[in-house]
Amino acid sequence: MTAAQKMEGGGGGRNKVAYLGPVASYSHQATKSVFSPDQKWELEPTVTIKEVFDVVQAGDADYGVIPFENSTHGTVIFTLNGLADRAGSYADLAVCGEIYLDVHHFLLGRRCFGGAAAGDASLKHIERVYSHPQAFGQTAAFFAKHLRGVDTIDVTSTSKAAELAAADTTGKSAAVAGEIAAETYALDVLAASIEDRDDNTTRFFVIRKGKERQEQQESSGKEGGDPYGNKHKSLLSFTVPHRTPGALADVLGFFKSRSLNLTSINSLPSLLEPFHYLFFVEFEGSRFDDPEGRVKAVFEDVERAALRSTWLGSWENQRRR
Ligand SMILES: O=C(O)C(=O)Cc1ccccc1
Repeated sequence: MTAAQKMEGGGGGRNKVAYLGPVASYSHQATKSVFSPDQKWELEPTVTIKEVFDVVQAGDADYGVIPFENSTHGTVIFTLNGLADRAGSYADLAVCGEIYLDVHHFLLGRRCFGGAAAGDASLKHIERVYSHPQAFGQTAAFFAKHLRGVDTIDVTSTSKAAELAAADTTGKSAAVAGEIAAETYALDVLAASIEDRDDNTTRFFVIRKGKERQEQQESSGKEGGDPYGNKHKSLLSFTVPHRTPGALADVLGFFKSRSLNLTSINSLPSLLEPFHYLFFVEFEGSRFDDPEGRVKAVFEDVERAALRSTWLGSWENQRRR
């Protein structure tokens, strides 16, 4: 069984899953890999990542799929901002799953008539390229070599970028997007696999409403999960006293003393005061599967030392290596 089939529906009828659209985005591909659209799952595209949070919090979708981090370009700030929840709008949301997607970028547009043969298209006619900022960050070397001086325009998703490139009948616009978007938006592939690194991978989070509910996930057996036995991960956000030397080191020390391995650490401006930070720590362990009480204990440690701390979810580890 894949992680895919394990998300629970909310009873009879089709269950909705929100993702960053329009169709053929990487988020769409990641979502389809877990929630195959059929009688059970109805996939709902949103215009922004923030809207995925809004729709799930409002109860208009059972799950949401959001890109969290990329192995080449790092954390997706729009998602981190949603998880930071500074306005207290998403208090009920929890991360309940993760999806890894190999990401290969394509330059899509209209082939220049009289240009080179397919697979080695001339790019001389391209005046602007649309994409998601993450995709630009993952293809910087290609741009430096082949598209120097061309305008790059940030849009909400790579599939939106393909839609915009297709709408330009002059053929002077292109998009960085997935191969599937070429077919969906009837564009030519001007260059294939333009990512800076061929191990380019994006990790998506699955979010849902209901912090106290444990997702019915079984061990993935051979197919998924960490072969070293690190079956779960959890995410916590916190702020520490700004002027206390070692306050952050103290919090990180709690994880060390409970033998809980950290898997990611991020920070954002807290917006409480300038240069004051909100930290995100992700570690191996689950609040729902905690036979030795180490996860419970570390939450209590952090709660005592932090000004504010929020548990953001526990889910099954899908990393295979
Ligand atoms: O824009 C998309 O297609 C997304 O789903 C966001 C994204 C962008 C680049 C790499 C991975 C995910």
